[in-house]
Amino acid sequence: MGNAAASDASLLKIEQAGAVLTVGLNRPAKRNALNDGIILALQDCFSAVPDTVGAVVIHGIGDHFSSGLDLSELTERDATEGLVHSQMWHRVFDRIQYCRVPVIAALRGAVIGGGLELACAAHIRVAEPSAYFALPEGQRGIFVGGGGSVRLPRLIGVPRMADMMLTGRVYSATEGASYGFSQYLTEPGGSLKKALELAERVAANAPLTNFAVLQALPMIAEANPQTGLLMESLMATVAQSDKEAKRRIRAFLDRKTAKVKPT
Ligand SMILES: COc1cc(/C=C/C(=O)SCCNC(=O)CCNC(=O)[C@H](O)C(C)(C)COP(=O)(O)OP(=O)(O)OC[C@H]2O[C@@H](n3cnc4c(N)ncnc43)[C@H](O)[C@@H]2OP(=O)(O)O)ccc1O
Repeated sequence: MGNAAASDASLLKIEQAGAVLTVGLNRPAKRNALNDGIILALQDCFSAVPDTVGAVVIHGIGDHFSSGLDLSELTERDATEGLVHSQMWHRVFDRIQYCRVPVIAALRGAVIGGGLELACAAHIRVAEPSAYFALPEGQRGIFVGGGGSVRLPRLIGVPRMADMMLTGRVYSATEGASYGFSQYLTEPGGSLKKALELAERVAANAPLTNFAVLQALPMIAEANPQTGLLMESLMATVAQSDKEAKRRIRAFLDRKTAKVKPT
């Protein structure tokens, strides 16, 4: 990495509409390849999500989400610099995963290597048919460095992850959805619209509900069952004691809020 690495705010297009913050990777001429400038801009962005934001949508400007690590930055890097660099990516993607509010990735075109690792840090993934997923690290003689070996097997399983890493094969949007990587597969061109709709919906949740899902659920799911059940009871007790929960439940009982309906 070296000392010269600096955030480049121009590589992100950040807009807030209501409670939804939209973060566009803005390097389309390089297929949104992730250089230090864009990674550090993501760090700045996710370190200072305004209090008025209830959900974040991340997407790629142009035809692709991201072509992964900017390979031109790798040619001169030695092992020590590589370690520092990988840990920098870990910190930045952790900021996304542990963001106070839900982060939704809208995926189109290439979602490759580090781009796929970035998408893994989001809480919900929405793909359109043009999206394709690959880990060509093996072909480039490298190994994933952005937390992919931790996050992706938890989504698609170790055997499929090993297949992706060994063969470098391109997985289609349909495969991504059926293997549990993306939760939504939209019509062509529809990923950003759908992600924004979902963002508005989740931003309207009680903040404590989103906190519980983002912070507690992953720990509960990984804990041993006894610990998990205790954590669940504690979280449930805290949430239902909150005045916001009381207000929402009263609104339903008074028929002032919508019923649960299929969409
Ligand atoms: C080791 O420690 C790490 C590692 C990591 C993460 C690692 C990775 O992400 S490995 C994966 C790297 N990515 C790739 O191998 C994909 C390479 N790109 C392509 O295959 C194609 O560009 C495409 C994405 C399929 C798009 O094709 P097309 O639309 O035809 O566009 P092109 O003409 O090929 O490209 C246009 C333009 O963009 C440049 N570019 C594209 N991808 C990259 C890239 N990944 N890095 C740098 N530049 C890229 C391409 O060269 C063209 O540039 P021109 O100047 O010629 O116009 C993480 C952390 C660690 O510590």
